[in-house]
Amino acid sequence: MSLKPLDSPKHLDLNSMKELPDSYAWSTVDGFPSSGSSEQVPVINLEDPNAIKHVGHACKTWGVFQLINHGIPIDLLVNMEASGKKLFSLPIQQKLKAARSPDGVSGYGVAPISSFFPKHMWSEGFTIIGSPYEHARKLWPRGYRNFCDLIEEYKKEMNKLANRLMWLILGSLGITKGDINWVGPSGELKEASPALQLNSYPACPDPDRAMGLAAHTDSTLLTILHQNNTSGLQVQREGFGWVTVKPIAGALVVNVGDLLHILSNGLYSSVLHRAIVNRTQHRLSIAYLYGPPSNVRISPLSKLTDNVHPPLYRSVTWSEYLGTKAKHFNKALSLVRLCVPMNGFVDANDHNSVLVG
Ligand SMILES: O=C(O)CCC(=O)C(=O)O
Ligand SMILES: [Fe+2]
Repeated sequence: MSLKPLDSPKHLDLNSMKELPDSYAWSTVDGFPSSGSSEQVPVINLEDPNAIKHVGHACKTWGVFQLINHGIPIDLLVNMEASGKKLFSLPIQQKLKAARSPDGVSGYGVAPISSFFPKHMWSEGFTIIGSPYEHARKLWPRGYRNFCDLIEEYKKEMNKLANRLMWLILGSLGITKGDINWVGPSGELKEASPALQLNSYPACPDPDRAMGLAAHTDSTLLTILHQNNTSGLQVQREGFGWVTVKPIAGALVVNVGDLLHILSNGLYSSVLHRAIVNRTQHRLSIAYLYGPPSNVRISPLSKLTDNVHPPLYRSVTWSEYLGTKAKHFNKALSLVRLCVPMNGFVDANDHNSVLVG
């Protein structure tokens, strides 16, 4: 069931607001006001010979890690950040020309999960699936080409990294190429049309009562996120509460999504995360959402199941899962679950305290 906002998003220009409107004031934000726990999300060096071990441990215990020496050119990250800034600093009327259509997913708009909450989020987003051309030319009728080229370059580099990370993660579970049926001719994992999500969180006059992006897990295999140097991303760690992912220059944040949770039969948990806002600084993040080809059925890998560890989830395609998520949000993972394991393991994604997953 979804909760419709009391009033539909009005596309207010958040950048110019001096006070927090009531429709943006969250009265019961779990853990607010708070600076987050002092725990640190693991930082992994991709060039470390023991990276596979560290990645496996981080996926098991946290479901998220920061990655350094990842091979993505720093210039590319800098240029993407600059382009994102340029996009969100356009006048609101210009951005609305590239608005997401009511039944579409690409384009400018509020966070798609907004409809599940009675209050608005202090953020705006731009979603790119496939080519950004159609929306970019509405934003910049004459200057869209550079943006489109940059996006293509970014997607290409991110795809290479996501593929490398997937094999590292699968390797840490003892999975090899023969165990996966969506492997291309040169050993690469085939992927569906990737999605890029640009998020902008303007400085907020009342940050302790506002929410940038409400708690959710990603419906991906994994997500690779670039954040600018303003903190705001928080992840939930069992026993520690909300932990801030402190920006490290040039590092990327990698998080386990629901499909990897299913594939690993729950060994690696998708991490619950959210974005908070602050009084003085604008924050920007760019999420690369990586998933399998849309027709591939994802289910617990047979190597990871036996009589004692039965498959916990039924098979789903990415598009089926997105459909379930769009209807049921935080309950989606439970809805594809087959059985409750005998050891009493509780699905890490049954977050009763949150409305979205
Ligand atoms: O802005 C962030 O750090 C989080 C963004 C995010 O979770 C998402 O786009 O799915
Ligand atoms: Fe996310």
